[in-house]
Amino acid sequence: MTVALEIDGLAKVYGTLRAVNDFSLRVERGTIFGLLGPNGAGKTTLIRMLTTLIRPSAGSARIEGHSVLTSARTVRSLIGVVPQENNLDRYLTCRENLVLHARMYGMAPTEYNRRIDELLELIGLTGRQHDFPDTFSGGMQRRLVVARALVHTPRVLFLDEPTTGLDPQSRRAVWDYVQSLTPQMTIFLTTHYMDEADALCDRIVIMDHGRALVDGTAAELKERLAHAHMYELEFRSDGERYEKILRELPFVRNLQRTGNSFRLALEGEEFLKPLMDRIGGDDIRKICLKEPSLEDVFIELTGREVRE
Ligand SMILES: Nc1ncnc2c1ncn2[C@@H]1O[C@H](COP(=O)(O)OP(=O)(O)OP(=O)(O)O)[C@@H](O)[C@H]1O
Repeated sequence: MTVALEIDGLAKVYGTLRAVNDFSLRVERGTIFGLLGPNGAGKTTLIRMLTTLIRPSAGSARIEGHSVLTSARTVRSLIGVVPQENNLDRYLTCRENLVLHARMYGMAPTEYNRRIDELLELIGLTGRQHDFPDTFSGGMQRRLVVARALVHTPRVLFLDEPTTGLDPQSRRAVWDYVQSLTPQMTIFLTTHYMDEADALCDRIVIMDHGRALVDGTAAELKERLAHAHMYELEFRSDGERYEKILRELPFVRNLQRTGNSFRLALEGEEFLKPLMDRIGGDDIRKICLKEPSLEDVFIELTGREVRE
């Protein structure tokens, strides 16, 4: 495997908190890698260390063979970063935002003008290039932030929650675009959307409390739960009452509720009868066996309590 990213025992400590704790990883060149984890798991801290914004407390990381500790300048020239927030300069036009970025990377106008024309075409903003970002929709701003990270043709692109807050059409447009960047580029992305990780990523790590919990393709992670007996259960009414009943049953796990519908795992097939005996059949609209989803794996590993 040709490695784009090598991380060895990376850690970041804030006081007594280990935000990232002994994290090691190899990411193959030309692939899309996805990092998942609940709020506060340490994803942004890890990205900040890899993009040379903060110094690790321990461990090492190399990007395309260059150390983030001793060759930070080289690393910065090799990477593109799309942060969580759309941090565009609102006093510059769409094109000027891209030009400013090109100049910061020391590119000459002969080099960057053509590149910017290509990128504007690719993200469908050629006709709006002289407008200010404040007049753009969220999806257009997001596309511009991604294009800006690509002006200097990075080898590795970091995307921190690239589609948060976008409508389904814009999300899919970003997915198509990200996919079109490989295999020339390696993509490292974080997301809270399981369908996004499932659709886009060649490989996924789920992290929590600063550590990697599992590592594999979406199919491999789901296979971990293949033994689990997942069911979808829908009641005609009284979702709240049934939630209480289901939570008290010792053989029910990973309960997720949406209105009167539930997803749950049973500890074994033999518990289906006791389940039906307890809830009775009158109010049930639907019950069916479910293939485990990536979200089920995520909840199984990281628990269901809401994080700060
Ligand atoms: N500068 C800092 N000083 C102190 N603690 C910090 C600092 N930055 C992050 N933390 C803590 O480190 C932990 C990891 O935070 P981080 O932002 O990396 O999580 P995350 O996985 O990116 O979360 P989210 O999904 O909400 O973006 C959290 O407990 C956070 O409060």
